[in-house]
Amino acid sequence: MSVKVECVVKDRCEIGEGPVWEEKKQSLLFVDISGKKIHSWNPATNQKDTVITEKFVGFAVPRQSGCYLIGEGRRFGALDWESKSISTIALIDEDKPNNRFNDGKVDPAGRLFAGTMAMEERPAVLELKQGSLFSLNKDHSVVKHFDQVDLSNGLDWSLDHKTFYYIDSLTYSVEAFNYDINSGSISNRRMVYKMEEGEGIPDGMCIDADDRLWVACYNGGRVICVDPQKGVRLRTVKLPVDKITSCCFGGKEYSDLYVTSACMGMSEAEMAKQPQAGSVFKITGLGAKGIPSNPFCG
Ligand SMILES: O=C(O)[C@H](O)[C@@H](O)[C@H](O)[C@H](O)CO
Ligand SMILES: [Zn+2]
Repeated sequence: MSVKVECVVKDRCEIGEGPVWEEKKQSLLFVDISGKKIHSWNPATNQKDTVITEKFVGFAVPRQSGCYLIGEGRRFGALDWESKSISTIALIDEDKPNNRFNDGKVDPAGRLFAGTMAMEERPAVLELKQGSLFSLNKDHSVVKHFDQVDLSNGLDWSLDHKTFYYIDSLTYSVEAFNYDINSGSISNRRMVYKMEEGEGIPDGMCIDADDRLWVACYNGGRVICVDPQKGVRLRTVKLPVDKITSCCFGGKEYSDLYVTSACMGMSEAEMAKQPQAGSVFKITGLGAKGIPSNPFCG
């Protein structure tokens, strides 16, 4: 089988992000951060349903109790899809009014991890060291794990739940921490992969069923597959647009890689050259598989 890249949701997302395969609905959930939208797209029917948010929305994930948990502006919010109403669960970064949530993901125990960053002037141009990494527990208590983050981004856990992988984009690297699944605490930060020439800025990422990381390369026009144990890149898959923001496995047996992209910050000339910028792509024939996403437990 050969690798095939298809544009499946031809949308001009400003910053398409945070794809999550929703098993129950057999749909792809993703956000447009600065477009202030949460989309749910069903590949079988090609129907897209959208919720509009008031502020920038960093992520949206399903909850065990039904509905969704979102990171909007500086709040964790509960979204009821039917009524499209959002209520506040917890506030973060209350001393940093210029901050907002960026990427978030649920750990294998059902806790939500998400990071913050300062508002960008232009893509990747922002006040540095303003972000932090937080988690939200079942009882809605918030833990701050560390601060001094430039641009909090991709995150995921190893299959044995003993390692947490994390990207602060402007370090141009993928880092790892020891992970204690019982307490949700992290320790022993170290670098596992340094981006190479042409790979751009590391953005969102996901783990596959072989414990490998698929990393979206912003301004790199590709996703790369990294072996985090060996610290090497195993594969590169090129896409027809430069601003690749995140990826997740979904579809039948989790063998399709869905990839989001952005068009914010592109000139008209660049847009004309990359008319699919901001779309969602599907990569098939990789021979790799993902794992189901975890719903938030609270
Ligand atoms: O998608 C994200 O995570 C950020 O919110 C974006 O603004 C860009 O990807 C970032 O500028 C690239 O580093
Ligand atoms: Zn991102």
